[in-house]
Amino acid sequence: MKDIDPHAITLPLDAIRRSWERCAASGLRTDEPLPDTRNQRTSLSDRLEANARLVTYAQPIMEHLHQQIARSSSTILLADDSGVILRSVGDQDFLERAARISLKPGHSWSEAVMGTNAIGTALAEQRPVAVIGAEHYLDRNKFLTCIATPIHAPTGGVLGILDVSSSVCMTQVHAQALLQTTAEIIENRLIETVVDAAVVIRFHHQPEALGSPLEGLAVFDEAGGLLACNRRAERLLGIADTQLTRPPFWNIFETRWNTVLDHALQSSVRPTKLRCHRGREFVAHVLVSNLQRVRPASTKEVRPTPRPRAPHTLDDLDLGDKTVNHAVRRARRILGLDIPLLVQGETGTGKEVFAQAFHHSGPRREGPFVAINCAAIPATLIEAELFGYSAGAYTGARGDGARGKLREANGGTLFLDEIGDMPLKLQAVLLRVLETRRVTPLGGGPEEEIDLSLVCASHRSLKTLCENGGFRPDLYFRLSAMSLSLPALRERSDIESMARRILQEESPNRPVRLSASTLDLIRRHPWPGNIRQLKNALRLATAMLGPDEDTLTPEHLPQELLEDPDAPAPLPPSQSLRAAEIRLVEDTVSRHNGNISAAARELGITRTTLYRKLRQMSSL
Ligand SMILES: Nc1ncnc2c1ncn2[C@@H]1O[C@H](COP(=O)(O)OP(=O)(O)OP(=O)(O)O)[C@@H](O)[C@H]1O
Repeated sequence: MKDIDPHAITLPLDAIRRSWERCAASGLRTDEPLPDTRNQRTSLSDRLEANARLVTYAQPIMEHLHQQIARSSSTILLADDSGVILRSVGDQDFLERAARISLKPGHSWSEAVMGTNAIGTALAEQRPVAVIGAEHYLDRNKFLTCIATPIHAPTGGVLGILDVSSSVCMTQVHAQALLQTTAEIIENRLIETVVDAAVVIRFHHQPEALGSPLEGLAVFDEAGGLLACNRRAERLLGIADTQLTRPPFWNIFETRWNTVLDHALQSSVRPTKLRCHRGREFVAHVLVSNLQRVRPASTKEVRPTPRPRAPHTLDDLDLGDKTVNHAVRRARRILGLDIPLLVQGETGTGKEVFAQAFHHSGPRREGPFVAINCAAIPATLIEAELFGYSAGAYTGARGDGARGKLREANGGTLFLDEIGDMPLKLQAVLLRVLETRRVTPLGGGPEEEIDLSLVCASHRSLKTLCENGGFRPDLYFRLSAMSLSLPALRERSDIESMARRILQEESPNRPVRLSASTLDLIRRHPWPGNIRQLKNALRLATAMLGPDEDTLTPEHLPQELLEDPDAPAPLPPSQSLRAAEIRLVEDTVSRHNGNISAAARELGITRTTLYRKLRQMSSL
């Protein structure tokens, strides 16, 4: 952003005038003293908890925005729906100056407290605003230039405010566009992760807009009911007020729901075409985010839901690597016994695939396989997800209650992914369930006996977490009776067989070969995203093959594999690898302009993992 003369900027002056009138009417003086700040820390922690999802998704994106603005006298602020600042990201010198006027977490910047200001006025007006210098109502704030924009909740209404404040002038048009895009990225993240989301559809009439902030985003439940969509989707589809009308998929699109599902289950990376009833045609990426939930919408079209094309039994996983072979043999010994299985390993090493294979190899294979990712669900919701709740058990609960994953998995296998992220309080409850094998839904209701096989996974060492107080030792001992560690892909001796297996699974009707130099590159790459990243790279490479080609050569591979062909192989998990990973993550996120979904897709890791990596990197 370049400094320019603020007088040259067109401002929503009517909004400023209305705001001053509101302040004057409420009796606020322009020389009002700073409000009393006692007790604000405790109320901040309550507010952070109440807005956990918003804060979790906004924080890394705010950091990225700050890097883009890259100036020494600004701060990015996130406020809740009453104007209380939840988070700030900025430069130390400006943060200190801002703190002197209470422009910091825990303090309210509603109009009633701070007079006309970007956060409070954006809330009052429910739209983006800029408040520059003397337009601030309070004298002490007149050195500030602030722009703010509302962040909308997936279900409608304003969830919070994103603000850029600076002590110097900003190019309004540029900064506002950047801020607006950032708010939309946060809104999209919140939409993608709404409770009950089973199918996520991104669409645009131009394929190149997919993965960019311009795309329409719509999220459906397993039966095709619309749960939420972004404002761009409403505009592209030409429908308004989707939050009120919630039209089902078939009222919006001509394309059949089951056709879309089938396509997604067969190839979630290949875009498909969608035609809406108004005649417009779109290119779409359809992602089935919760396989367990997806069922065909109409009984006429019923077909067995295709299973993910991962290996099905433990034997299928053994491709010749010694560590994997050892893990498979140990897991086989506890099939059908009342002993939980703990699978540890870096992201993308196949922990969930291992859990599925364990399930399909054991006596409960005809029962359900139910997965829950403890890192992807806000701490406050995990308990309800696991235990279910009776009707009206808590605010926001669905009217008819929910069975909860523990009871859904009865007779089958429950897979608790990222168990290290489970809140301590809930760990105690889980331990009790494991001991009594009984579940009571939140809000009361009859206690139910459960019979299931439990598999837990974590990319973090639970032992270290125990030592640091983040995990209960008694639960750890209970879960780790059978603990396995899956090797990183770079450490596996069967990487070649793995690549061939993936190619065969990805392209069953068209044999694809690997040239010697391609294999060499694959063996030498560090694969921070492990099997997931290899799979994505091979998918992309296969898509690059010409119609007459059947052999993957280096030129088909993604750029990142070609970048360091002389690196010694295999790389040790050392500082250099860490540095390479950080560089790769930063470059990819920045190449995608902060679009976390697109960056995660390219890196071959989940969004949750990418956020985790960004958080870790920001604390280095
Ligand atoms: N043995 C295998 N053969 C073929 N594909 C595999 C195998 N193991 C894993 N994959 C593929 O690699 C990807 C990542 O696997 P999975 O989700 O099981 O990893 P994870 O360790 O649970 O990852 P995260 O820690 O990020 O949750 C998936 O697309 C999966 O299908």
